[in-house]
Amino acid sequence: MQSTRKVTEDIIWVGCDDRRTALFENLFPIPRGVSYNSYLILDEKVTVMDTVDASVTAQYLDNLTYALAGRSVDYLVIQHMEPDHCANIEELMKRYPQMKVVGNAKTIQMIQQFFAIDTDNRVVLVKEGDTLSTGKHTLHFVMAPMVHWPEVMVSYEETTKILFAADAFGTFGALNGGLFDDEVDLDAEWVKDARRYYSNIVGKYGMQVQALLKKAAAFDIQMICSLHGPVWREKIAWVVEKYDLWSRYEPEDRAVAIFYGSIYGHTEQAVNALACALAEKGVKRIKAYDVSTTHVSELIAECFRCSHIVLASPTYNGGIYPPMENLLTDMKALAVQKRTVAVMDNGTWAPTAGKQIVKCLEEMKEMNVLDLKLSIKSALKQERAEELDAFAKQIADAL
Ligand SMILES: Cc1cc2nc3c(=O)[nH]c(=O)nc-3n(C[C@H](O)[C@H](O)[C@H](O)COP(=O)(O)O)c2cc1C
Repeated sequence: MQSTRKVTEDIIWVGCDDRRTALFENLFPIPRGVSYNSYLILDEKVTVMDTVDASVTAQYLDNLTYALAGRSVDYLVIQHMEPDHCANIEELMKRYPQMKVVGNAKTIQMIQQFFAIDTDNRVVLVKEGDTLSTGKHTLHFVMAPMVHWPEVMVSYEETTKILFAADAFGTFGALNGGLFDDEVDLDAEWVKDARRYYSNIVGKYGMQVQALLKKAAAFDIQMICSLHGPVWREKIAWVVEKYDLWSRYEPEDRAVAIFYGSIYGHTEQAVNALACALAEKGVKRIKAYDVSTTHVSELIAECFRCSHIVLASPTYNGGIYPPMENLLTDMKALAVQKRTVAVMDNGTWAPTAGKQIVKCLEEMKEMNVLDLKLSIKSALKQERAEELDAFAKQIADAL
């Protein structure tokens, strides 16, 4: 049985929801699932925009067959060669022998790497600025290298003013029937996942996202069809503004996020005291996260949201507590920058984690590390209340 939605009269969403995969990229928890979006353009020539993940092939083929209503496929446009979108290229090439694959030189090279299929005479090679007319519709191809992978391109359809955006503007989360942004509960469910998707999947490539945003600004865009998550039509300005902020590494909120590690609970106690002192100084909506129990992808998303970060870690075998070290590695890898950071450490005989955290922060761009550090010997004592207060004051003052 098919589960398809109409995007326009002759463009049909033939994508699939996946609620079985626990970890996207075998890495990121997706408790709300994920959608793999593929779109069918019915015209004189019939075009499929990308395919879906292998885990949902059976549903996909049902959807496509139904939406085609007996017609065949002329073009398969491949915007992104990551297997969660390209897994069904071979199947479609076999089913529709006259179908041509539309992609750039890198796309075709990757097809040959991933599959054992003969692409001779089955390829329409495109480059920046090329167009493909399918009858009423014309696709303009815009290269978007490293807006996740090097071969990525996006396609602007001029009649419907739809931007087919590859992974850009994608989010985690299954659609559950609600294809459009105005059919889902954006604030309650999608904003967090959109941020977590962006920061962890595309976060490293801010410069390339900026380049794509500049190119996209040349088009009158009425709808954005991403490869994951809802189709944007009501909230285009909202999502473009978020992408602009995130890709410039500017925080969304002037807010404090405290990331702490704690083996026995003493660092956590100090963090709780710090949170109270900050609140007493008027800081609102403080968030504290245990790095051992919060997935690092959520911590990264909070790094992208918040202007101010506190890192508090026990010393562990002369180093930083491993989950905190893991967070710092990810922060660097995903190019977290332009944040104000306060550092607290703990140790029973030689607390050195703080110094090592500062060293890691110095390897990131434009991190403003606050002067006052708080170093705890085993447990924070009452007699150091003033010191804690001064530590909190510098954060509140910097906010
Ligand atoms: C495996 C292990 C290694 C540790 N290594 C160090 C160390 O190198 N230097 C140090 O001062 N304390 C070290 N500690 C002690 C803790 O950092 C210290 O007890 C700290 O107060 C724990 O804070 P917590 O109560 O928040 O977990 C180590 C503890 C463990 C369990």
